[in-house]
Amino acid sequence: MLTRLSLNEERKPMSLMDTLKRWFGGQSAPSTAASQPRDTSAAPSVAASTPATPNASVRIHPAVDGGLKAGSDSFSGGTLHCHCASDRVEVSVTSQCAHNHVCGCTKCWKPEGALFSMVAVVPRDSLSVTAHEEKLEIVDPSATIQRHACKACGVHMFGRIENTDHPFHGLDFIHTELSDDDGWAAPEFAAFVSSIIESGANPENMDKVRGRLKEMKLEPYDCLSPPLMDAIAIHTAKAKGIL
Ligand SMILES: N[C@@H](CCC(=O)N[C@@H](CS)C(=O)NCC(=O)O)C(=O)O
Ligand SMILES: [Zn+2]
Repeated sequence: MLTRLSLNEERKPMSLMDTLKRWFGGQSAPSTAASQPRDTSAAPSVAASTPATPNASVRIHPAVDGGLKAGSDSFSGGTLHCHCASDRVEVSVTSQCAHNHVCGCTKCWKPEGALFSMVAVVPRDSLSVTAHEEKLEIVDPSATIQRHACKACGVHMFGRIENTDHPFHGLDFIHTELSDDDGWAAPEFAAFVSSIIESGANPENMDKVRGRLKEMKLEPYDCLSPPLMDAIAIHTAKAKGIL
């Protein structure tokens, strides 16, 4: 039987700081982007007429619908702008992002017509507002993630967690599509997929939506990805004195 003790003996749990160091300590996350070579040697033999992307008509988000664009290992940040025609809010980030993903929740900012938002994290101290900070307001001050949005165009420029006990305190949330810079890490998974129904998506189309996400190698989850869920659980277990 696999006991907690034997689990502890076999594999020392990684602390959240270890996890963050791994994310931001110069070791880049494995790339799941479209440019990754694919091993087709063991591909099952299927009829030639079976389309590889039967759900290609489902639109997820403009930044991924044309195929995932691989990030660059040497990329170290860029600038984000809101959608205003003038006096644009500018946010500067001096780090590559991690855990980029598409999110189906109702809270994250989505471009017009998109089913999903695209969200990544960066270390809080790598992010600063470099122009027109006066245009920012917090969308919902009672939310866990304080989303700083442009009052004029509504775009969310960054999200910040102020609760120092939260597992993700120290990380800011950004939408890399707001940047013209090339090299941001590509999305790796899809979070809160079922939540798109809360924004009005037809529940009958969920198989096609999940099918499309899988075709794009964006594994669909109804919460977060396993590494992030593990990081949250490790943080909680430590706070309770269990780990
Ligand atoms: N089903 C809910 C899920 C909302 C949710 O839990 N969103 C996640 C992913 S962004 C979160 O961490 N929210 C914290 C917050 O919005 O402050 C919705 O769609 O509104
Ligand atoms: Zn979200």
